[in-house]
Amino acid sequence: MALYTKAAEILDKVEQKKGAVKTLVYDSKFQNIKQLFALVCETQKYSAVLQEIIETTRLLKLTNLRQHLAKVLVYDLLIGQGIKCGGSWKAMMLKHRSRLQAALARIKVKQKVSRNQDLLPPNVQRNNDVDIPRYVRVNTLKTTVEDVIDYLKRDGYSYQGMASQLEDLCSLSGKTFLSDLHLRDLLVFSAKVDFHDHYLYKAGHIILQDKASCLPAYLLDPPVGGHVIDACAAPGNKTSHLAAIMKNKGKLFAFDRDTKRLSTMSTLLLRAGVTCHQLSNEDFLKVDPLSPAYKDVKHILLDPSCSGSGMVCLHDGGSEEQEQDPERLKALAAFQLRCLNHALKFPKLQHLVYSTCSIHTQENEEVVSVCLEKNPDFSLIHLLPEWPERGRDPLTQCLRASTTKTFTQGFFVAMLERQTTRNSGSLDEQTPSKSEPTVGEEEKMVVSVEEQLQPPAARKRNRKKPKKQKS
Ligand SMILES: C[S@@+](CC[C@H](N)C(=O)[O-])C[C@H]1O[C@@H](n2cnc3c(N)ncnc32)[C@H](O)[C@@H]1O
Repeated sequence: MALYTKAAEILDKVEQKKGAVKTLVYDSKFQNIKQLFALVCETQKYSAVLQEIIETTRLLKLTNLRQHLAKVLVYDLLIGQGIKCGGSWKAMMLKHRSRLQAALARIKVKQKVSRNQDLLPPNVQRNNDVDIPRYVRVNTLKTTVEDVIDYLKRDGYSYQGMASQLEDLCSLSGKTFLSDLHLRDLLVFSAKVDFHDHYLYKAGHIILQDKASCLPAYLLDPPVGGHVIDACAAPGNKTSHLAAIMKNKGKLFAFDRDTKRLSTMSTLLLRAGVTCHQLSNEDFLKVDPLSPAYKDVKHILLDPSCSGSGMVCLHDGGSEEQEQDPERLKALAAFQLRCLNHALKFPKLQHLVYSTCSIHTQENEEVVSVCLEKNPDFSLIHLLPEWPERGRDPLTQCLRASTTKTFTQGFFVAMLERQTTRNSGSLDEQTPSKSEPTVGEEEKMVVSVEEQLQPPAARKRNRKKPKKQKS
């Protein structure tokens, strides 16, 4: 009962723009966060279909249910697990089941969807009928890829080797799985596989992380024993990935200003066997780059709060044209730019990865472009030449990811490198960065950046970019 009420409450708040799904779910204090998150996301995904069913059957009138509660119940009854809890609601929904099923069948016929197939929500572009595969990152702090593959084979899964092309990733069905073609520690399954109750997940041997979200740590690739900052770290999937790459050696400073998210993160890191980290409940913008504690930090991962517009479960189709509050976007871009400028002030910094799960140029290429203008000591590294989706012109050194081209969530990654050759002195003599603009200046820059994206100086700098390429 509580599950459905909570889910309906969250959908209502999302509609009223009171917060993002993830935050609202985390803040709900519901005991089974994953179950709640899945139900909210799925109901959102099928929202238009559910709405049509509710309207054509006049369910609200017949039952006195409120809109969002009706959607959640209809979702679980017709598309989800079947209503498992819910007492009197269950009885009521079962009373209307045949009417609801008939409405669903009519929509399917209208959409020409075969009875055996899942119903494609009309407002969701799903990779020309392909779901995003389920990605599983092997936590090499606790196990090896080979051991996980062996375990899964014994558990009835069938390993098909390494994918040879991207399309292989969405050709999986049942219990078949592949190794990813880009990331060695990543296994790929059909979208229908769920590992939340699997032993390997509960024991921290595998991390359920979308492929695109694995890119930042993989590309930053900090050395074993290095000093690294994860600036906006919670809930910590990228932190645990960084720790795995660093083999738990060195220092991993992780900041987040949200206490609750940080405490979730602490549990997740414990389960993942991460020990090289130091968690701080701190605003990254207030961390002193000149503090002796960070004097050896050469790598920073910056994955700041963003609009989340790339997360397909939160949006219908991920189209840039979809409605987005321009004031919110502007504020987010200004915040992201401040974080980026701040991060570049760490005196020994060599490499920084900036990422968002946003599809908006304003939070991605524009932030990076304006930052590079202000910080001429840094330039972009051309990432993964074989990656099919690039940053918007002219920032094609960066990566984008999407459901349609890379079969992942929508994502953006840029990697900045300090240009050592341009300065005569050693890194120790370099000043962190140019004078930082005020918040007001940044906001102005973000607003006007469309016109000045890729000014001549930046163009020149990009041509001179180091040849370093990740592969
Ligand atoms: C996109 S999430 C990070 C996800 C994380 N990197 C991961 O992979 O699990 C952004 C995080 O930034 C945190 N945040 C926002 N503003 C911050 C600030 N000024 N300083 C530190 N953390 C901040 C938010 O609380 C949120 O947890």
